[in-house]
Amino acid sequence: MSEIENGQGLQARRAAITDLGDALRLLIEQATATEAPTADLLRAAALIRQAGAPLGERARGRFETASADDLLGGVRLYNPVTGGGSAFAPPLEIHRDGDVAVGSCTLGRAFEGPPSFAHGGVSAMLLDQMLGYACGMSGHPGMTVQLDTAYRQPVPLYTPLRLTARVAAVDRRVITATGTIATAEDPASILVRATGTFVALLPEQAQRLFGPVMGRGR
Ligand SMILES: CCCCCCCCCC(=O)SCCNC(=O)CCNC(=O)[C@H](O)C(C)(C)COP(=O)(O)OP(=O)(O)OC[C@H]1O[C@@H](n2cnc3c(N)ncnc32)[C@H](O)[C@@H]1OP(=O)(O)O
Repeated sequence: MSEIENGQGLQARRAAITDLGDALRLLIEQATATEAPTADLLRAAALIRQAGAPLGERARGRFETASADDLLGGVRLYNPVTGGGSAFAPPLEIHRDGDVAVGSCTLGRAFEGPPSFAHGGVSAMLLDQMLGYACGMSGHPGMTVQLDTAYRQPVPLYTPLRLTARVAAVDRRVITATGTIATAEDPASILVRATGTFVALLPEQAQRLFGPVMGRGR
């Protein structure tokens, strides 16, 4: 019997994945902000390679989903924006408030573009996720075909952020969604705005793109 065939095992694995994610995010912050002596950098690199070795002993292939994920239930622990297990994710937390998706996160040094501010690509990544979530939440899931971002003011690092997204229009397969980034302290001052166009997949497109992952088209 696999380690997670009962619900308790699954919860324990998800908690462990998030714990590992927290440790990795701390490591990335420390490694990005460090001014430690060069010898300490080399020592840390050797220790980190050693620590990571057991993780590589059993690894998924490209079309294998994580055993702790639930794709249809929307659990994606390694999503690079929201996943608690992703070293790369801030992670962004999103919840529903009526017909608006509301997100929160704080960006550390690893997301820096202009000194002390977030990289523009990171803002676009956060907004793509927010808009995609709003589409799914409204019952119109789709893939991004266009994302337009307007950078009005730089997004500060180490500052709690508030993001919003909502669906503005649905025209057959084409969904338009809009979103914003502001600081939590001053949510009325919009730093970045985005408009995204999403397209609902036709069944044959879903099969072509995701059949191998869903185990129906290898
Ligand atoms: C709760 C879950 C939260 C999940 C959040 C996830 C957020 C992240 C989302 C992503 O990042 S998705 C990854 C990035 N996106 C992609 O990789 C998509 C790549 N694009 C494709 O694979 C194809 O474009 C796609 C399969 C989606 C659609 O192919 P089609 O050949 O069906 O598109 P087509 O060009 O025929 O356009 C279909 C409709 O969209 C319209 N369209 C396409 N591009 C457009 C555009 N740029 N602006 C406006 N409309 C557009 C097009 O006019 C047409 O409208 P009509 O049906 O009314 O005729």
